[in-house]
Order: sequence, then C-alpha cells, then structure tokens
Amino acid sequence: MVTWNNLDTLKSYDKLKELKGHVDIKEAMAGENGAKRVAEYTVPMASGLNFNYAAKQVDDEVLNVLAELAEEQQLVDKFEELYNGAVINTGEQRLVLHHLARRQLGKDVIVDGVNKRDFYVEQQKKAADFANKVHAGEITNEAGEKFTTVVQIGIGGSDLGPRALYIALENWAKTNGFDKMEAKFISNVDPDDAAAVLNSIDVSRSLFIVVSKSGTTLETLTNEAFVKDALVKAGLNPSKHMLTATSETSPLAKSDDYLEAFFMDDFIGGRYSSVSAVGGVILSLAFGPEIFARILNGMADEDKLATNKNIKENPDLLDALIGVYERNVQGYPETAVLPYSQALSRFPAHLQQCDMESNGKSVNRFGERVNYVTGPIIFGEPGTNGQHSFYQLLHQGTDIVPLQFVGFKDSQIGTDVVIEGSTSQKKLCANVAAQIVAFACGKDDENKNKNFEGGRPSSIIIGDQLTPESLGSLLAHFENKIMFQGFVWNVNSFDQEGVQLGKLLAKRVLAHDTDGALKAYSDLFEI
Ligand SMILES: O=P(O)(O)OC[C@H]1O[C@H](O)[C@H](O)[C@@H](O)[C@@H]1O
Repeated sequence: MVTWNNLDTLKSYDKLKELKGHVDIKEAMAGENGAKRVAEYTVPMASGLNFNYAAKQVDDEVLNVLAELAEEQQLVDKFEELYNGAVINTGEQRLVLHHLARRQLGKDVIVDGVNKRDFYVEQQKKAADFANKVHAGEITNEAGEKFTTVVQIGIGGSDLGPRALYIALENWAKTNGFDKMEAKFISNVDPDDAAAVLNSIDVSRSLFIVVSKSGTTLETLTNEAFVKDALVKAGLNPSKHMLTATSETSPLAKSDDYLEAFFMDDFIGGRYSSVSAVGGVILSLAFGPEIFARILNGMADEDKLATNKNIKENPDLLDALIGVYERNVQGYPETAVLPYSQALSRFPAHLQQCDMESNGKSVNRFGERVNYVTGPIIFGEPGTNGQHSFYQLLHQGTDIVPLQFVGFKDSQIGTDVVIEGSTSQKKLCANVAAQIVAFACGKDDENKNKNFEGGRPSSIIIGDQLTPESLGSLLAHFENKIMFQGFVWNVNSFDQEGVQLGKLLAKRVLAHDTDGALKAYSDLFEI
C-alpha cells in the first residue's frame, strides 16, 4: 500500500539538501576522470538508446540518497498502482491509463465491465482497418478518387504530440517507403492557420480529422466550421471528408456529420494521448498502421524498464531523480531539451505541454499548498541551431540551466557529403559532444568576457537512428520522467485546472460580458 507524502516530509530529502553543490562537475569531468565517468555513468534505454548522465552533478553519494528518496517516496510502487488502475488523477477522480494503450504491464483494468486494454486495442484496430481501406482505395472521395492528404484539426494535446511524432518520422517514412499520405495540422484559431493549410492542399482529395477529447474546445470547433465552409464552397459534402477522434461522452460522438468516429476515454490525458486515437488515426493514415504499432512497441519497451526499482537500471526514474536534485536542491528553475536532430524540431514544444501542464502545480494532490518548488520551465530547440540562438546565456549567463541533449549517430535520409574530411552528420555529432564538454569544463581566460566558468550540467540520450521504435522509447522516457517527478512532488500530474480561467474570460469577451480591465482590453481590439 502506498502513502502520499509531501517531498519536505521525507528524511531522504533532508539528506539530499545537505548535498547541495556536492559535485564540482568541472573538476569531475576534467582529464581522464571525465572519460571514466562517460563510460560509467550510462544506463541502457529501450530501442538501442542510452541515457548518459556523466556530466550531471552527481556521484555515488548523491545517487545513493536519490535511491533512498525513490524508495521512501515509493515511486515505482506508485507507478505500479497507476498501471494497475488506481485513481491517480485525484483532481478529476480518474484512472491514468496511457501506458495500458501501448502494452499491459500489470493486472487487467476493468471499468464498468469493460476491459480497458481491449478497448484501446479495438480502437487501434479500427484506425488500422480504416487506414488500410483508404490506402487501398476502398474508401474514396465522392468522385471515386483516392484520398492523398489527411489534416488533423486539434490543439494542445490533440495537436502537439501527433504533430511532433509526424514531423519526427516524415523523412524516415519517405526514405523507407512508408509515406502513405501527406499530413497537415490546423490548431490555432488564427484564421491564417487554417487558410494557409487549405490553400496548400487539394481539399477534394483530403480527409479532415476533428480531434477533441472534450468536444468543446473553441479553437477546434471553430476550425471545424472553417474547414466545412471551405468544403461546401468547393462543392463537396463535408460529411464525406470529416472524421472525428473524441471521447465517447463528447458532443462530437453523437453527431452523424462524420465519415467515421474513433474514440478515446477519460483515462488518457490530452498531453499523453498520442497513443490513443488522437495520434493513432493520423499516424496510421500517414505512415500505415504498422508504423504506429512500432511506435507503441518502442514506448512499451521503455515502460518496462521504468518498473525496475534499481535506479541505476531505470533510466526514466534516474533522469527524474536527478531533475529533482537540480530543481529542489541546486535551485535551477529551468531545463532545456536540445535534440541534435532536425526531425525532432517540435519535440521540445510537445514536452513543454507534457511537463509544464503536468507538474506546473503549487498545491499537492490533496489541494494543500506545497512549500517547495515543483515543475521546471521547459524550453528547447534542435541543435546545432540553438547554438546560434540562446547558447550564449547557457554558457555565460548568470543562471545555470541543466541541459538534456538528444543525439543520433546516423541521419534518417542517408544523403550526406564529405566536406573538409567529415560528413554533415559527423559535424552534427561533433557539435553535441563538444557542447557537453564546453558546458561542463568551460575554459579559463584572464579576459573575463571570454571566460567560460563551466560547471554546467547536462545529460544526453544517444541512439543509432531516429526510427518509430526509438522515437516511441524517447517519448515514453520523458512521459515517465514527468510522472515520477510528479510523484516526488506529491502533485496531481494528470489534471489541468490552470488552463480553464483564460478560456472563460475569452468567452466573456466574445459575449461582450466584460468590465474593468477585461473590457478595456477588449476595447483596444474593438471587439
Ligand atoms: O482535446 P481537447 O478536449 O480539445 O483539449 C485540447 C487541450 O485543451 C486544453 O487546453 C488542455 O490544456 C489540454 O490538455 C488539451 O489537450
């Protein structure tokens, strides 16, 4: 049986606080010591990935206390409760079942007589069957022509994850013959977002998926109407081009305006929903069902590692614990995710929602304000581009920002060129290796303007190539890291009350039900 306690009630936390500044990473990474750390401080992940934490400010003493904290806070036990169907989402009194959508880790989870694993598999098969029929030309437009394009209409968790995963594999799919359909995304209520996508496609050959778990999101419903208007103006019947992915209780579920409806339940939160119909329909249409299944397999293989109580064999838990040490003991408010892979260009954006919407909380799971900091600010851009943007601050700024690099030995497309003795891929990899050492070891210079203090921590997840499996394992790693950190902080990582107020005020503005500052701002826009 687990107990839910605040971080500052733990004896191990008191011990951890005593270890502030315990490791000088500049010293620890110098010379041959550094080489030994790089070899030693690494943990295998799934799908051929490895989590290397040599440049993090930890040593065996810190790691031992982190292991005590994991045990005292019952982190893996709480994960077991979660995947066995406990009500972990206390804010909404819901189960949290996104792991079950990729593979069953524990017991059967039965809700109202329904086996939830069977439900998820059934919806994945429904999406696969539909996609196969579209690819085979068995489902066509009214003129009998094959559909060539699929457009997802959604926002937040109904956009960020699926979009990041699509972009991550778009070129891999083209290179390996899995580019079945072109995919586009409409998310913002800004009319230029929808108009630009509509201007870029042949709407007569396009399917549109209206994706909204709640079925009530203003932007998504507005963009659905926007697209329907364009279809009608093109002389087309919208109901022959529109699909929906929604919860069974949403208003969209009852509408017969759709060619097909795919369902998710209330137990997979939006920011964790790429494994549900939210990601499954568009990814199965774009790449084929087998590729979506391979992503899920990569996720499930990483989840399995997360059930290990030995933190040195559990990369997701270890990354989470080091992050807590950096946030709560070292006092770093931010962290950056820096993938040295252009294909992962939208991955940091997805992690911003997944992490900050999960752990950006100041009350615990019982509604009591906590007396310690919780979720960090997440940002990031692909390397090497970030090096030409914000690395100045990262290297010489007054704030230390812990860094999370991701890198692959091989590109996806394979086209490369040797210039001055090295390929572009080698240049990319050389840069990320160099950055880790530059941040950790710095460079002494009498001219303080040219001095690099070093001592700036980073980790790297490194793999051979970004494939469906390694992408899945990478995503699961961060989802599980966020979950474990939420358990450490004793917050409910699975609701999002903080996004509701803005929506309510926007509705008041549009209804001209305003006063004070709200009216004043509305007047500025002449609403
Ligand atoms: O999928 P929907 O119900 O349309 O919700 C879309 C998004 O809206 C909200 O703002 C939440 O913050 C997100 O977690 C959610 O993913």
